[in-house]
Amino acid sequence: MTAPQELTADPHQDGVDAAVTAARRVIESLLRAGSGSTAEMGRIADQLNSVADNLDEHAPAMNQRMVDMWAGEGTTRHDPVTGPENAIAPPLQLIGQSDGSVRGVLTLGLPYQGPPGHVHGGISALILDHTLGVANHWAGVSGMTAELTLRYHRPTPLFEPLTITGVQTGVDGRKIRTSGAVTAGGEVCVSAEGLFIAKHLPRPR
Ligand SMILES: CCCCCCCC/C=C\CCCCCCCC(=O)SCCNC(=O)CCNC(=O)[C@H](O)C(C)(C)COP(=O)(O)OP(=O)(O)OC[C@H]1O[C@@H](n2cnc3c(N)ncnc32)[C@H](O)[C@@H]1OP(=O)(O)O
Repeated sequence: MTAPQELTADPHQDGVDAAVTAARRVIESLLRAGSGSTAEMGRIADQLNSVADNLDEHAPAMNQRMVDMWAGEGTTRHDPVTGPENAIAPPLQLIGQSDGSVRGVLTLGLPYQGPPGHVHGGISALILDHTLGVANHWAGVSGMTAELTLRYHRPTPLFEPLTITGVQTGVDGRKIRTSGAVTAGGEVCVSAEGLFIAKHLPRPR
């Protein structure tokens, strides 16, 4: 039996990961502030633009960045679900379990809101698509999403721990079937069934 394993890049306390953590806080704070805020938004916009100018000025060329981010440890650092270098990632940390499934727990805040106080359905779809992809990796046969069927059973709450699970259920030639769920307080909020096709795009080099 395989021991549980972390399937997500560990966030560092410094470097770009620390800046990304700060950026996530900015996104959340802007939503919290809204148009009724007494903060000087014009000045805040100038400050944020100067931060972005500084980052762009020091960034490698895009083609070089595309090579780096798909090489070595880079692979799991930039995706929009688990990536510690991606400010739009919640981020979710996934653990491969001994029973072959993958599992993670996260709490979503205002940036991921759809209906009032609840998670946007497209965000649940994003998280489940990625989790099913990681479940395939953990199971040893992975591919690209061909179909993703979601069932939204009940509204998914913001501000509460959500358990995200995924497991590969079958492989038939190049067709891979995978299922998963988002649960809150032990109740299934969203369930997913995915068909993946064993195919991998070449990594930029
Ligand atoms: C500390 C670190 C530790 C490390 C751990 C790392 C873990 C993490 C690692 C990695 C995690 C990554 C997680 C990613 C998750 C996200 C995944 C995505 O978002 S993928 C992007 C979205 N999907 C696309 O863009 C696909 C676009 N579509 C295509 O490219 C093609 O249509 C494709 C590949 C789906 C199929 O095309 P064809 O040409 O390769 O194959 P054909 O010949 O058409 O089909 C093969 C068989 O599949 C069936 N098929 C194909 N599509 C189907 C469909 N939609 N429905 C039903 N059957 C379908 C066909 O009927 C055929 O079946 P018959 O062999 O004849 O029986």
